[in-house]
Amino acid sequence: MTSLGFSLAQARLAFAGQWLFDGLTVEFAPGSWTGLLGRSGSGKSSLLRMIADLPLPDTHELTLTTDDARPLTGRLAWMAQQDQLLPWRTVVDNVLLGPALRGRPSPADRQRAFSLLDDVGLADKARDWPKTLSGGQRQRVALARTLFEDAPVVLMDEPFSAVDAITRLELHELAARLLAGRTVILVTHDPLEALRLSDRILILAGQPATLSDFDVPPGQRPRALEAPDMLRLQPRLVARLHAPLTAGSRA
Ligand SMILES: Nc1ncnc2c1ncn2[C@@H]1O[C@H](COP(=O)(O)OP(=O)(O)OP(=O)(O)O)[C@@H](O)[C@H]1O
Repeated sequence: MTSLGFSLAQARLAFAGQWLFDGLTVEFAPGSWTGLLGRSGSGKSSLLRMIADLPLPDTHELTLTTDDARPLTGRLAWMAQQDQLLPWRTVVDNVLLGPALRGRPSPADRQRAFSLLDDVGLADKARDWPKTLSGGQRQRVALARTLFEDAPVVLMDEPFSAVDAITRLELHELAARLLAGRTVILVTHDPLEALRLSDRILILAGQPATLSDFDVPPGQRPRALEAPDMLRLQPRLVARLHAPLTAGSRA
C-alpha cells in the first residue's frame, strides 16, 4: 500500500441556513495522523462525512484533491465510535463484510480475515458471535474490518471512546502499529489520545468554525504517557479546547 495525501479547499457546510464552516482549506500529508478536536457540535463528524462523500442533508461543498489526482472513492475506510458489528454474522464474517457486500468473499479473503484477527489478538474468537465479546474486543474486530479494506486513507470518528481507559491505551498501540503508513484523520474528544497519536493536531472552533493547529509532542507515535511533553501539553490542550470560541492562537 502506497501512502496517499490529500487536500481540502473551500470546504463549506450549512445546516438550516447557518454556516457551520465556510472556506476551510487544509492538507493531510501522506501517512500522517491528524487529530481533529473541537467542541461538541463544531462540525468534526460532518467534515469527515464530507470527505467520505457520505450524504448530508443541507448545503455543502468541498474540493478534495488527492496527491495522485485520482478520486478518493474506494480508497477510504471508516471506523466509528460504535463498532457497528452485525449480530447475525460471526466475528470473521463481520471482518469480511466489505467483500460480502461487493460480491462473494474468496478463500483468500477468508484467509486474510483470519490473519487480521490474529493481528488484533482475536484468532480464537473468529467463529464466535459478536454478542459474546467485550467492548474492547468488538472494537478490535472493527479495526480488523477497517484493515481488511487496505485503504490508504482512514477516517476515524471517536473510535476508542466507548471503551475503558486501559483498553483504550492498548487500542492506541494496536492501531498505531497496524495503520502505519496510512493517512488517518482521528476525531476525538480525548486530549491525551490526540497527543499520543497525532502528527498534527487541528482544532475546529468558532462560528463559522475555522481550523487551527496545536503543538504535538516530539517523537514516534504512540507516545509514552509519561513523556515530559505529553504532561506539559495536556493541560494546555484542555485549556485551549475550553477557551472562548474566538480563540485562534497557537499553542
Ligand atoms: N443531519 C443533520 N441535520 C441537521 N443538523 C445537523 C445534522 N448533522 C449535524 N447537524 C448539526 O451540525 C452541527 C455539527 O454536528 P457534528 O456531528 O458534525 O459535530 P461534532 O463536532 O462531530 O459533534 P460531536 O463532538 O458532539 O460528535 C451540530 O450542531 C448538529 O446539530
